[in-house]
Amino acid sequence: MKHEFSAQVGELLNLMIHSLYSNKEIFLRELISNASDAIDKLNYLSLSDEKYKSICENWRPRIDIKCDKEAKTLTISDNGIGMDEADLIANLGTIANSGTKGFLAKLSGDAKKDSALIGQFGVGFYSAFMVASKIEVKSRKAGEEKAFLWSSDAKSYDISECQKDGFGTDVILHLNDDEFAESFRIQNIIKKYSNHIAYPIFADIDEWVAGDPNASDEKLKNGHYESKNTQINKASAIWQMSRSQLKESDYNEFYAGLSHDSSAPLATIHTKAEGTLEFATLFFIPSTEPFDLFRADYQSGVKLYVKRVFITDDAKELLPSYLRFVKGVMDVEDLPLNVSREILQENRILANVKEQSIKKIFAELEKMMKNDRAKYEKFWQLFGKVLKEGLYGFNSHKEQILKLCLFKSSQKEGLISLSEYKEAMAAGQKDIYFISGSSEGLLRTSPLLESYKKRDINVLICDGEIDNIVMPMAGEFEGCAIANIANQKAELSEDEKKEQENATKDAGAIISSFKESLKDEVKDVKISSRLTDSAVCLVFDENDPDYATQMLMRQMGHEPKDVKPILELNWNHEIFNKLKDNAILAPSMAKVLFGMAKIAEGASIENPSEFNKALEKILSKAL
Ligand SMILES: Nc1ncnc2c1ncn2[C@@H]1O[C@H](COP(=O)(O)OP(=O)(O)OP(=O)(O)O)[C@@H](O)[C@H]1O
Repeated sequence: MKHEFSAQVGELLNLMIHSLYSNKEIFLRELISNASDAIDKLNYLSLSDEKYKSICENWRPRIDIKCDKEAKTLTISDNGIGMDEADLIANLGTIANSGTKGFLAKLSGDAKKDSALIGQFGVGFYSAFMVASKIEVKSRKAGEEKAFLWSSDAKSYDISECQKDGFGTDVILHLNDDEFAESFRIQNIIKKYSNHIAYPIFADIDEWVAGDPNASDEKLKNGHYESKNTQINKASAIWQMSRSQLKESDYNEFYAGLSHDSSAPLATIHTKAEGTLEFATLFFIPSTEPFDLFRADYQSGVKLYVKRVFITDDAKELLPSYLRFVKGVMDVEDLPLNVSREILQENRILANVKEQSIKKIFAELEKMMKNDRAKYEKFWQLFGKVLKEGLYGFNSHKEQILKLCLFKSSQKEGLISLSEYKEAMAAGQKDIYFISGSSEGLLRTSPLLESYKKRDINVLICDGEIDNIVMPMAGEFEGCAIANIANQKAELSEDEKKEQENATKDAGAIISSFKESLKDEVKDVKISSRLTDSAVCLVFDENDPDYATQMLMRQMGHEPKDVKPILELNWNHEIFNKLKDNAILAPSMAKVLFGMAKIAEGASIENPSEFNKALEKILSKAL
């Protein structure tokens, strides 16, 4: 029966066929990876489900590749789980692959750029249309009698019943040119991309048989090529091998197969633990941002194996969500094969492996920070925002995460860590100070920074969206409180206190007038000792959210209740010197200065016409 592809598949196929793409060979990696996944699925069922135990008696999982030069075909066969008619429609008629969805989302319309993306994403089964004009998929689902043939010329597809011995899938590619019907070429591609697929991959390889001078047959005498069915790949679970057996290229090839990301990872973390808790983990930190990093339905990057049997690639609880950029494999010895969701969440062994994995990843990142700062800063640009999510709420790894955080700061160029901040702290400084908001420019010119500049104290500039949420929760780092300068009470010397008391007395009438004029808008009006250049600034009570946090709360649908700022006045400023003799202007000046302070914070003026009237009054007086 004839079927139409979903619109997305049509779009993708069009691109596959018409874009000139130089790295076409990755189609084989994708098809072999699908074959391996299909065997993984059956392997798991054969060990955990009675029904499949008998079906899989004497089953030897394998993948076979056949090149036929004459017919110009390449066939990839597996004896995995197979597909029935409904599976074929669902899996090969629409887009199942999450990576492919991400790929489509990133398409720019520029053929050159878009075809480079194919290499980055992989894009699964459909990539075979880069090399084939027609594809046939013969499949029989394990445990079923009927087999089906799916066939397509990339425009639409047909499904019909067919004959097939044994369960599994044959993918038959009718090639555009001879290149991929060459067994030698295919052998090289398999070695390059699929050496560490855990199941054996067999292909007919032409082997040279040396001549035998005593043979009577001319061919045997001179030597000749003989086709031999040979296992091409290592078929070893790479994570179970020892590090000394592996080269960087082995790891990188395995990573490319696992993640569909062709660029080398930033870091590879391979651990084999023996003793009371036996497990092997192999983690990678990518050098590109996964497309779904900030989507709630992101794909877990870690596959769980039990005793080398694949269990799931859909367990987000294997690592904390703030490490969701990590890709890799976790293989645990002492777990039952039929691990349920509950076991995943509550099992002590798994919790232990998780804990050790987190420590290993942190240790690797710390090492990178110390030994290769440029690389670490690249990591930070890519994944710093995600890692910082770990500062939210209660988290026993907060201190460790804080150690790995980098910040902009008011005094230093580039990024600094909290340890570097602490080392350079001014004499007598006890706390670590930060200011947060949405614009770096506004933060750097904030009046709140003035007194810190005067005292030569560095302040962390936190302009990331997430900073407004997590920085107030950061708590402390190695004994130093991490304090928001917008909530900070100024620390005053005895002389400064005296000066402030005097100024407060002197300013009594103006302060009352300001309070009256702004009675609905501010919590208090005070004399400030933190300002040098600006006339006024806004601060918040210690427990009140600042402007940036209020804005964020609104975005998340929570209206902050009864939060009003405190207006602080720089009594030494020229404006106040003049205002003393012009007290009649004080109510208007209060409105104007309060509005200006809000603008400096990146907040908006709620009543612009009132602000403008007050400004007009002052301007006309000034002329
Ligand atoms: N050889 C096969 N045997 C059984 N099912 C297969 C086979 N090849 C493909 N499929 C099915 O078709 C689906 C789509 O394959 P595709 O390569 O497009 O994406 P994917 O493999 O799901 O994605 P990813 O590569 O990100 O895991 C697979 O999820 C699988 O269910």
